[in-house]
Amino acid sequence: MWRLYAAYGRENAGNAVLGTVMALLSRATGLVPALLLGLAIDAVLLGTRPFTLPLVPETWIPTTAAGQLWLAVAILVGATVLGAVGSWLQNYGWNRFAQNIQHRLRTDAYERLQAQDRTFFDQSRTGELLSVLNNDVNQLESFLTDGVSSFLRLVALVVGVGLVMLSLNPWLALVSLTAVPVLAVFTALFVRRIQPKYASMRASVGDLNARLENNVGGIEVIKTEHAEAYEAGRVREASQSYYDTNWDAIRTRITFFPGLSVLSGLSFALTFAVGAFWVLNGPPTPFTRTVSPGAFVTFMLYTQQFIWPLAQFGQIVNNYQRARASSDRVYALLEAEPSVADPTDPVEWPVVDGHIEYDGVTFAYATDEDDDASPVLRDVSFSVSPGDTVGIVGPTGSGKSTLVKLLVRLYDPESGAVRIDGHDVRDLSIEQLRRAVGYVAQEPFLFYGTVRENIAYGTFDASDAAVERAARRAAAHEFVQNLPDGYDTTVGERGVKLSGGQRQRIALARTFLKDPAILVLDEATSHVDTETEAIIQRSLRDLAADRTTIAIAHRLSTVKDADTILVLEGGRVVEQGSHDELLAENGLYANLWRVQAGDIEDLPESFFEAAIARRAAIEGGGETD
Ligand SMILES: Nc1ncnc2c1ncn2[C@@H]1O[C@H](COP(=O)(O)OP(=O)(O)OP(=O)(O)O)[C@@H](O)[C@H]1O
Repeated sequence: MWRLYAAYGRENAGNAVLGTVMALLSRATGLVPALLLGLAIDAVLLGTRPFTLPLVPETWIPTTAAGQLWLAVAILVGATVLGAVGSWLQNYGWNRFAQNIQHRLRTDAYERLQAQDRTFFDQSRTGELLSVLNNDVNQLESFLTDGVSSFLRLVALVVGVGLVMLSLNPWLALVSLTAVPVLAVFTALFVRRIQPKYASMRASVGDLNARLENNVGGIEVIKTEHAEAYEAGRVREASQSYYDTNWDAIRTRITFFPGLSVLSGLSFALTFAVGAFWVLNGPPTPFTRTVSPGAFVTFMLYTQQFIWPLAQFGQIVNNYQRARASSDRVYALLEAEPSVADPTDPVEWPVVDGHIEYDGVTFAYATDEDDDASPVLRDVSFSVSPGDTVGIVGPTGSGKSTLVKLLVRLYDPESGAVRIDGHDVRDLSIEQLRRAVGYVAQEPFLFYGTVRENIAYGTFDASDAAVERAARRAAAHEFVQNLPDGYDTTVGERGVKLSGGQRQRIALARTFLKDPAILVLDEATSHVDTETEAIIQRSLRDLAADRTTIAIAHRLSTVKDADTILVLEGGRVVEQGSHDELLAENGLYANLWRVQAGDIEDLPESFFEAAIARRAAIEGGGETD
């Protein structure tokens, strides 16, 4: 945790120094009233000693009792004002320091999160990640503003008060100060008990957040499946678990604080008893030093001044423990190394010809457990010449989307290589690679914002005319114009205010605008009606004409004219060729074609047997061959 503060606080250390110095100053001024009161009681009210003040020249001290009292009042007011200014500057320094760290830590943690690969996100829960970026980062800030500054004040107080008391009467001071080690031991016991409780509390907050986030995202399914009661139960369960872990920590905490107060009170009573005895009966043997009534009052005021804040020490330790639990989680995020990262020395790759080559590619998704997952792609090899269009077809779950995700490095292959223009994609800068490849995902994601912003996403400097041109080519312009505010209509979160087909056309327009060298379409028109599809296909054909294109399709007619069609089954390329060649081969493709043409009667029995076996394998999570 301190490493984190040191790394993020260095730049802004001036404010921390200001806060620290001012904390010491304001505490020092806090020592003045009790000392002054004791001196004034003895010198002015009881007249048992001359009126002298530390650090004040004797010539400044009036000779009359009234004058001395006025001087005392003036010093009291001066110390109070100085203390207030010091306290303001202390708060200013510490808050600036802490807010700055919070801001930079949050933005860094976010950037780190964003740099993670898809596998990280596949295996994380969104609510938990949000909880790290929000709650945990805030916890680290609040420990700095409340915890560290209180701790500094406390140290200044104990040291200052301790020194003055020791100089007044070391033995009586020791009686008061016995509280310090006792409280320290008591606090250490508290820390040992509370630490694991805070760790489980943070974990259950993460669980609860993840559940809530998931449910808000899936509200439509909850409603259509009439699962409100079920989900309310699951949220109740997660909230109950948070309640239980929190309550467990609270119980320890609320027992600890009164315990501290009792110890502090006992120490106060002990100092009072010994001090009063000393004043009344003179020094007990073997001590010789007397205690005047004024010094006794100073002692009692100081004891009170430091004993009660000492009881706050528990609160500081409490905050510290919470901040430590948070820092562990923030660290885990900051230190997570993405497996898909930029190469240290990316190859220069200025011209994109668009020659794509998959060479013996095998890939398996990571599993939560450490056991070996079965590969989703097995020894896949093919190549696409520059400017060609390759269609990829195959049964659901055969690995089509996975195949193209490797091209844009959402994942890296386990073995084999994916190359563009002869360069392994792992040797290219990720930015350059993703600028070169336009990828329209199966379920396009729209951001909360306007239609225009969503089309221009990634090509942020595009003119309105270019946005409109792209929308026309994606057959989106007409429906966008009919929206209440045209291109300035807000699409809702994830684009919920648009239909699936409309979202798909906005995503296509985004890619038309980007005008990439290589085009990857993952069932980019699956949500639109056949008429709209025909319009988009025409535009896509224009777009694909002069660039390498990979198009995944369930509707075979959309890839019928591709230069090559790859047929995937169980993660392997089982057939490859043009539409006519594949029909002539009379294999899986030919059968799929017959299905789509409605010629089910002509299909051989072996096709159905294989399809049923495939379904069983996919649904059972097993292998398909
Ligand atoms: N993120 C993931 N983590 C683990 N397994 C995954 C992940 N994504 C896909 N899979 C699995 O990988 C296999 C291939 O999935 P993929 O999406 O590539 O198939 P597809 O051929 O594109 O299917 P569809 O035609 O239904 O879109 C499936 O068995 C699927 O369950």
